[in-house]
Amino acid sequence: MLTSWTADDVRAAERPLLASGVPLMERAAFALAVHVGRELRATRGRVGGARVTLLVGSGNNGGDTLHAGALLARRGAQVTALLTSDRTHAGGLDALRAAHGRVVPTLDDAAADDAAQDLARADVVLDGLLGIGGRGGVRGPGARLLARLRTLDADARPLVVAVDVPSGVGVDDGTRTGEVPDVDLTVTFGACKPALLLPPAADAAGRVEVVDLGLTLPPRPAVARLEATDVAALWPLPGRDAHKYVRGVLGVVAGSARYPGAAVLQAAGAVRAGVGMVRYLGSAGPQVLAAHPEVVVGEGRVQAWVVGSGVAPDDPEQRARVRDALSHALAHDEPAVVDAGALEILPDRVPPHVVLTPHAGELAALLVARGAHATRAEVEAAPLVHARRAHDLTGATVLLKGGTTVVVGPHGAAYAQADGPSWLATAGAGDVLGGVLGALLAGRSADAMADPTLPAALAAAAALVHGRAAHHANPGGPVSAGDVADALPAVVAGLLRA
Ligand SMILES: NC(=O)C1=CN([C@@H]2O[C@H](COP(=O)(O)OP(=O)(O)OC[C@H]3O[C@@H](n4cnc5c(N)ncnc54)[C@H](O)[C@@H]3O)[C@@H](O)[C@H]2O)[C@@H](O)CC1
Ligand SMILES: [K+]
Repeated sequence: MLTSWTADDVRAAERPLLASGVPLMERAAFALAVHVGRELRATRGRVGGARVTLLVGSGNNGGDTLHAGALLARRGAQVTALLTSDRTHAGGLDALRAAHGRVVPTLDDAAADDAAQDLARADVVLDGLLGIGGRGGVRGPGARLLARLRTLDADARPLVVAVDVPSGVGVDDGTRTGEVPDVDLTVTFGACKPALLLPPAADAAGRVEVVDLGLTLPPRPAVARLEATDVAALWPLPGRDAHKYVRGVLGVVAGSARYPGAAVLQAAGAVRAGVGMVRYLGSAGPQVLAAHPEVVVGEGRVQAWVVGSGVAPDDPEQRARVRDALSHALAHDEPAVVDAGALEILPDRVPPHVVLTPHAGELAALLVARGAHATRAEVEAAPLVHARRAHDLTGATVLLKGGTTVVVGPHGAAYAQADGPSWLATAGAGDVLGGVLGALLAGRSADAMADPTLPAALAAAAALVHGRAAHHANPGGPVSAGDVADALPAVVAGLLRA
C-alpha cells in the first residue's frame, strides 16, 4: 500500500527531530542531489559539466534546492539559481555560493526573459518554488518562470525535478492552482503527500521517490493507494466447507427494458469476481439468464445489494424495486452499492456500508440535490474535496469514478486508485465495477457491518481489480466492458498469488 500524510502531519513529525538537532534539510538535500545525479548519469553519462537550473522560492523548499545545487556544483555541475523572492534561505544561498554556483535574482519580467534562456539550455531544472508551505498558486516571479518553462519547445525541454511536490499543487487535497510544472520526477521528503496520489495534481508529479527522514507519522495515512499485494487480505476466500450462501449472495437490481445490458454486465462483474450467487430482480431476467445461467431470477435472501445501474427514470416498477432493496438493506444491515439512477432516490442519511458509485456529473447532482453548490468541472478539479463533502452530507462511503478513482469513507479513510488504462472509459465499465464491488460486499457482509471503514477498502480493491482486468483484457488497446468482466477470474487469481 502506498500511504501519504498531510503537510501538518509531516511538520508535526519533523518538529521533535529538528528540536533535537537532526539536520533534516541537509539529509533531504543530499538525497535530492543523489536522485538528480542519477538522472543526469542516465541521460548524459555524467554529472560533471551538466547544466542545472534551480527555481528558488522564499522558504525551506528553496533551501533544500540550494543545498542540493551546492552538492551538484561540487560534483562539477554548472549550477544557476534563479531567485524569485527578495527573501531566500540564507544557509542554502551561502552553501551554493561557497560551491561556486551562479546566483541570479529574477524578480521582474526582463530578468524572467533572460532566465528563460537558462531554462532552455538546462539539462535539468529543479522546482524549489513551493513545498508544503505553499498557499494557493505560485505568485509573482516564480509563476513567470514556470510559464516560460511550459512554453519551451519540446526539444528544448529539460528534465524537470520537483522538490518535495510540484509547486502550485494543493498538498493535502490534490488540487492545482495557476502554473504547475509538469515534472518528470518528484523527490518527496519524509513521507509521500496526498497531492502525489490524488487527481488532478498527481498527473503533474511524474515518478515519485520518497526520501526516508526517519519521521514517526500518525498510524492512519491521509490518503492511501492499494497495491497488488494488498488485495489478497481483503478478498473473500472460500473456506473448505464453503457453500454458495456462506460465500455471499448478491441481489442485483439493475437494467430496464431500455437498458437490459446494464443488468447483464453487472451480473457478469459479480459472477466473474467469484460471488457465491447472484439473485436478479427486474425486467431483464431473460437477457441476464441467457448470458449467465448461474444467476437466479427472483426474490430471496441476500447478503448485499447493488442497485441502480441502467434503471430508466421512466420505469416506475424497477425504481420501486430499487427503493424496496434499499429499505431492506437499511433495515436488515445489508451492505449496498448505489449506482446511477438509484443515487437520486437515496435517503437523506445512510450508514457507511452503503457505497455510492457516482461519476463526477452524478456526484455534482447529488451535492446540488442536498443544497451544496457543485458543478461537474468543480468535482473534477477537486475530487477528494467533493467526495468527502458527499460522505459528510450522506454518511455513505463514496467511490468517485474517474481516470483515478477516489474513495472516501468514515474516520478519514481515503484512497486514490489509478489502476486502469484510459481505454476503460467505455460504456458499461461502471456496471462491471458495481458487480465486482457487490461481490466483495456480499462475501464480507458481516465484516463490513462490524468495521465501518472496510467498505472503503473493499471499494478501492474493486477499483484496483477492475483496472487491472482492463489492462489484462487487451494490453495497450481498446476493451469492452464485457472483455473486462471476462478478464476478472485470471486477474483475481494472479492477485491472490501476489
Ligand atoms: N520543516 C523541515 O525541517 C524540513 C522542511 N523541508 C522542506 O521545507 C519545505 C517547507 O518549507 P516552508 O515551510 O518554508 O514552506 P515553503 O518553502 O513551501 O514555502 C513557504 C514560503 O513561500 C511563500 N509562499 C507561500 N505561498 C506562496 C505562493 N502561492 N506564491 C509565492 N510564495 C508563496 C511563503 O511566504 C513562505 O515564505 C518542505 O516542502 C521541504 O521542501 C525539508 O528540508 C525537510 C525538513
Ligand atoms: K517544489
